[in-house]
Amino acid sequence: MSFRLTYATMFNPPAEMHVQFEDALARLEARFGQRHPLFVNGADRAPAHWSAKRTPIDTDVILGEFPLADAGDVDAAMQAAHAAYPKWRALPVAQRAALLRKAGDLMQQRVYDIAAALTLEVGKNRMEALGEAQETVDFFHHYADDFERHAGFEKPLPDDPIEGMASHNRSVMRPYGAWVVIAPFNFPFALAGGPVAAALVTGNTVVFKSATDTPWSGRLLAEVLRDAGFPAGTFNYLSGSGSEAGDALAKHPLTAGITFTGSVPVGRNLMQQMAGGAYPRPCIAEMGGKNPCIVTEHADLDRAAAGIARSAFGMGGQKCSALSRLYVHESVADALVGKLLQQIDAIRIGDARKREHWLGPVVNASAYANYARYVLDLEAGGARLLRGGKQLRENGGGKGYYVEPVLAEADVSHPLWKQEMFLPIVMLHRYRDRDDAMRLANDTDMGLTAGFYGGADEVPWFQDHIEAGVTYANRPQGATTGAWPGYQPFGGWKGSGSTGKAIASFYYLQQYLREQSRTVVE
Ligand SMILES: NC(=O)c1ccc[n+]([C@@H]2O[C@H](COP(=O)([O-])OP(=O)(O)OC[C@H]3O[C@@H](n4cnc5c(N)ncnc54)[C@H](O)[C@@H]3O)[C@@H](O)[C@H]2O)c1
Ligand SMILES: N[C@@H](CCC=O)C(=O)O
Repeated sequence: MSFRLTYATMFNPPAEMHVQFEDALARLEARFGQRHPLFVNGADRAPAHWSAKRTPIDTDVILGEFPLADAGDVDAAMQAAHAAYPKWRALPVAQRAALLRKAGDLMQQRVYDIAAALTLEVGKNRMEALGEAQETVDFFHHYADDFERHAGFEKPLPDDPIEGMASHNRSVMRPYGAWVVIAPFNFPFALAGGPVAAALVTGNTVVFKSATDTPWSGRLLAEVLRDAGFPAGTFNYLSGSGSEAGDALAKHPLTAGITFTGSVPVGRNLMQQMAGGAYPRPCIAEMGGKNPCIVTEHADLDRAAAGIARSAFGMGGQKCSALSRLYVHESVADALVGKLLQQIDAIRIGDARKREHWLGPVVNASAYANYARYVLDLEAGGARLLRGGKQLRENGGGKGYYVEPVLAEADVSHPLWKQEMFLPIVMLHRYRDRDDAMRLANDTDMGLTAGFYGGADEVPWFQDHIEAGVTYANRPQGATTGAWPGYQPFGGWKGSGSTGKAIASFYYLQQYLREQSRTVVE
């Protein structure tokens, strides 16, 4: 079987991938310092303000200058998307799907350059970066196929039972208009590309805003769509702050709907804004996680240790799916901790451009400062740090934001059990009673992903009781991370998601459409 890159297969890539990635890094490094404008109404647009973006790998290195869009740029992009909407929605489904596939193919050709940009701007290792770029290619193809397979979700309905008259009925799903996509820093290409593809194939036009830490991949997405031949105005790219550009997008009168991916407070605020105004507008909000894993006395501890380390510390814990709460049966806790410490000690931390480094930096100065604060909070709350706790920049560990992975045993009353830290920190509790472990695992306002290691006969208990949208049992590739379009639909329960429908699921695309019932009497 030939190699297919997913988050579940990325641990053993063919050598060729490394060569290609390193060539792409060299190509991007040759472009350091360039300006990368906005893309509005089919053309580049210079903003009033630019910002120099440094890499978290080495903060002496400036990647380039990127726009800080303001309310004027937001208005230009919204007007362009609104103007392009009638023609775009009128295109036959097959034409829109064909353009999506063309964009997916172009992205596939550029997958190494996109991945290199992701490594440079986020600080993720090469396989995480390649995975994200490939995942986005798959989103474009997946949504094109899905929309076509369902024939745009049109459904003929029975004629009304009226004698002497033919009254024909039909249900038709129609787009909303100019759709806004707001992406987070941690998967800036996939969580932009996925919703953009969904909005476009269903006939909406798009204004997309990247996070200020990750503008380069957003610009590369715009270049893919431009080169694929999307008509002017159907896709517009902005980069700018949440408080200015993001807020202006949410308040703009032409905003017909939003897909937001990011933190709980920002997402909830956006949902409220979208529910207010002249009338409620749809808001798909994919938000944070505080993801648990339960390990019972029947678990395969080698599998568990591998999956836990990958999900707690991969990408520095900066995944919504990252594992942050670990509940282990007391009879196997010492053995599991021993294996976990071995996993942690084997992690190589450093310059994410280098093949040997599995763990790169955290994304910025504020995440770096949060790490120090959480370590102090853990210690102040009586937690026992079994490993980690040091910031490495201060300790001769390079000019990036490098930190050690933390495994901390803490009393269940510690406040950090309830707070998303978004850092490589996992907290551990030893339990005696399985149902007690489940109660603790569910004792959170979030419900994104959850993991389990135990006997096969215990798996249904876990699946039936856990309050999470994405579950994994006995998976060494990742206890709570690593969903892939077409394999694992990805969406959160409770405070982790606003819709109960997962990304790339059977129910996803309908959310970008509103139903029109059509009755015609002959
Ligand atoms: N559920 C998921 O699928 C998923 C996936 C990835 C990340 N996340 C979550 O995202 C968070 C990390 O990403 P982040 O730090 O970039 O999140 P964030 O909430 O700080 O920012 C996300 C996006 O919202 C924008 N924004 C900020 N304030 C805004 C406002 N007032 N109005 C409009 N837009 C605004 C930001 O500029 C950014 O583009 C974590 O909580 C993580 O769990 C969730
Ligand atoms: N889809 C990714 C997480 C994305 C959120 O940050 C995973 O499943 O690990």
